[in-house]
Amino acid sequence: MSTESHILVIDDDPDIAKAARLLLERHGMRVSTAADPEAAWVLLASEPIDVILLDLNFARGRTTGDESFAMLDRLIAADARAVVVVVTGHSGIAVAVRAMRSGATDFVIKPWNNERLLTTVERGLALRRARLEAAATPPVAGGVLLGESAGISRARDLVARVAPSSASMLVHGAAGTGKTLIAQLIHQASPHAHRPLVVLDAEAADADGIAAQTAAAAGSLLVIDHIDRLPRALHATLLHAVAGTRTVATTRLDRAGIRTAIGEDLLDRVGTIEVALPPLVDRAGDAVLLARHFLALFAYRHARPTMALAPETLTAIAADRWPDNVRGLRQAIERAVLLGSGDLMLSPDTMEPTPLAPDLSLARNEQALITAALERHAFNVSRAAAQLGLTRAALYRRMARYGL
Ligand SMILES: Nc1ncnc2c1ncn2[C@@H]1O[C@H](COP(=O)(O)OP(=O)(O)OP(=O)(O)O)[C@@H](O)[C@H]1O
Repeated sequence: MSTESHILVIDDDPDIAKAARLLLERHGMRVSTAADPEAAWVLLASEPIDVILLDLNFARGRTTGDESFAMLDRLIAADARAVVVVVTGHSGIAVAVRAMRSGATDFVIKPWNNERLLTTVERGLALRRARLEAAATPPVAGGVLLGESAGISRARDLVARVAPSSASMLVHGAAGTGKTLIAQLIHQASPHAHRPLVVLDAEAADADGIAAQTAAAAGSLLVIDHIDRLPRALHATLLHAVAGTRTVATTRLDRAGIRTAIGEDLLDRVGTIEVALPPLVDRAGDAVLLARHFLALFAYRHARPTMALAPETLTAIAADRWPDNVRGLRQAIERAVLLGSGDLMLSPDTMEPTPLAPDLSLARNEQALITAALERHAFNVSRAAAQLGLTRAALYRRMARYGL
């Protein structure tokens, strides 16, 4: 890890910063230095940083060190996985303890012993790696975009082609059509999947929130949720802040609506590639397929017996306009599983296994096969593995790979 590790030293004393840089560079690390918080934020916004060395006395002349603590708070607010090692003078043990309570991971006392500083930074790097790995653990359920209609196939294809690049993407679709899910899938398939996904709620955003979230998204992906709801006064702030950051913006508006809402400049910046999610009513066949999936999922989650959709229920699902789209269908199925009655009739399981769509892609067929087996067995992994001729461990590995 040492060769790729990037350390940021925040210290207003150029001699101290230089001494740290020379020592750490000699040990194969990349080191950037910043003399004040502003310079540090510029670096944090443009480059992924693994460990931050923060001098607690850098507001020299101000005895309280409040500016340093404010910086520490903002660093941790911007990235809960940030590893911050504080550097303090001999008399600063009490200050170091306060910093640890505020979220610093370790401390070093000046004048430092080189070996001690090196060990502390290496320990910080190991902690950072562990935190990132924990964040990258795939979810056990959810995270899969189901549907065989043309609109969903197009969306899936765009995500597969564009997510690995650095292009910014704009996801359109009415409420509950799967925009948030698409944003998560783009992140999972992107080169930044090992870093946390950062979300900015445009409606609630202010200038500080924009700065903090953009800094947190450095080297990762910033999801700008409902970008059309960003207050007009903040359009220029956001445009400026996201320069150099990859974004995935979501909106319920169509292209004409979003152009009016956020203006050409911002649209040009966030809309390099557009993914349009059609309403569920326009996805022929998908409502029934999704209903079967949610039925198996909720039966498993709420420990209810496996049920099937009664024939008249299938007809009703296919004919419904689903104004709340996939979210509405998901909630209707969950209610039916929990209450055993309601709008949707369920009957004891007589369901045939979901037929597989003809598809020459090995991975997609494997994913479809695994999804079908899991649904068939209400997410009972042992039984699904037995049907597939896999060990449980092999099935778990594949489930993780496909986000099932
Ligand atoms: N194609 C799909 N396959 C499986 N689950 C889906 C699909 N589309 C949406 N969902 C699920 O439906 C629910 C609603 O989707 P999501 O939250 O992504 O909608 P949204 O478009 O972001 O809505 P909003 O505009 O309200 O923010 C989520 O639980 C999501 O996982």
